[in-house]
Amino acid sequence: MLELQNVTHIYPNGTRALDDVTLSIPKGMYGLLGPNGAGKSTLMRTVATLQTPSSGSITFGDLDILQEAEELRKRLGYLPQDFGVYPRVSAYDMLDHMAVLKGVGSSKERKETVETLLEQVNLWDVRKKAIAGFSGGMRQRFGIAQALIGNPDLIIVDEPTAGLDPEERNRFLNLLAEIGENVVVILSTHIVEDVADLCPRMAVIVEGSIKLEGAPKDLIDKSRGTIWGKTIPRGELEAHREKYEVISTRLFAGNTIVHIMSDKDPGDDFKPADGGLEDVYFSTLASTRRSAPAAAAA
Ligand SMILES: Nc1ncnc2c1ncn2[C@@H]1O[C@H](COP(=O)(O)OP(=O)(O)OP(=O)(O)O)[C@@H](O)[C@H]1O
Repeated sequence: MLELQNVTHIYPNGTRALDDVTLSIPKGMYGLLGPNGAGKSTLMRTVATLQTPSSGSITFGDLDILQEAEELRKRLGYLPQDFGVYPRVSAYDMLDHMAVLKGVGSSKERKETVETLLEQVNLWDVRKKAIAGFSGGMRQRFGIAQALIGNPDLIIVDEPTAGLDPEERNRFLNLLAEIGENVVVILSTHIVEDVADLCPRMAVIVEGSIKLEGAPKDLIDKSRGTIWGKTIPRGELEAHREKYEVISTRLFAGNTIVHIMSDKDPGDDFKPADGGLEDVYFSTLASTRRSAPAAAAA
């Protein structure tokens, strides 16, 4: 179990990127969902011990990771948002090199590790090709392979599916789900479906603080009766925005489907919407804007 207690991070320029974050993250896939700039990468880098928070504590099991960063790193697999390692070196050689760096000393053990990982992420057939020539999805799968060297029991992947086509995204997420059964995997993303499809638990982070936490299914159940939808001609959207708390809009066959937030039946031809986790997420973002309009606009 990974536990964050009152973690705050303020960058030297005064940006409060994390604001009193308290979270318990159990084994399995955990989704950290939030818009750009919400603080996801700051949180991921902090847990990965690449930066120290301004205040707060973080433990992984019995390990105080802020005091024992080296110990944590031995147990950590990390795929950063900007994994910029795309050299003209083959996937095999690069992975072998990274295994050396991670302390897999004996060449026999390394061979086993590298070969198993290449099979696992489905890059065996292209193991002799340069990573520089890989597609986005292949690079991300390579990124996961390097993160898995040394059997980590805490795996952090920061926005891994951005830019992948649907097939590659699917393949990547399935791979993560297989890995995620026995270890803690934190998946940071701004893509709602990544979380909805895969994560038994999740949190929504906005402006550095946790706005929502729980099992996606429970969060969806809780939101029932508060989200309403209808299809309107495009030209009526502005009038609806003025009258209702519109949380999302989508064009459909020349019309617009609007979803609004309302604690009671708004009438006006609205029907209860069943937009799943996306509605939960958008209504959380809308509530944040409503409670702090100045900060959200900044
Ligand atoms: N080194 C830094 N110095 C100052 N401010 C920073 C620094 N890194 C991030 N920030 C700011 O901290 C806030 C959180 O950024 P962070 O990158 O953690 O968010 P994010 O949710 O990962 O967003 P994205 O998806 O765009 O990467 C943003 O306002 C960002 O501009």
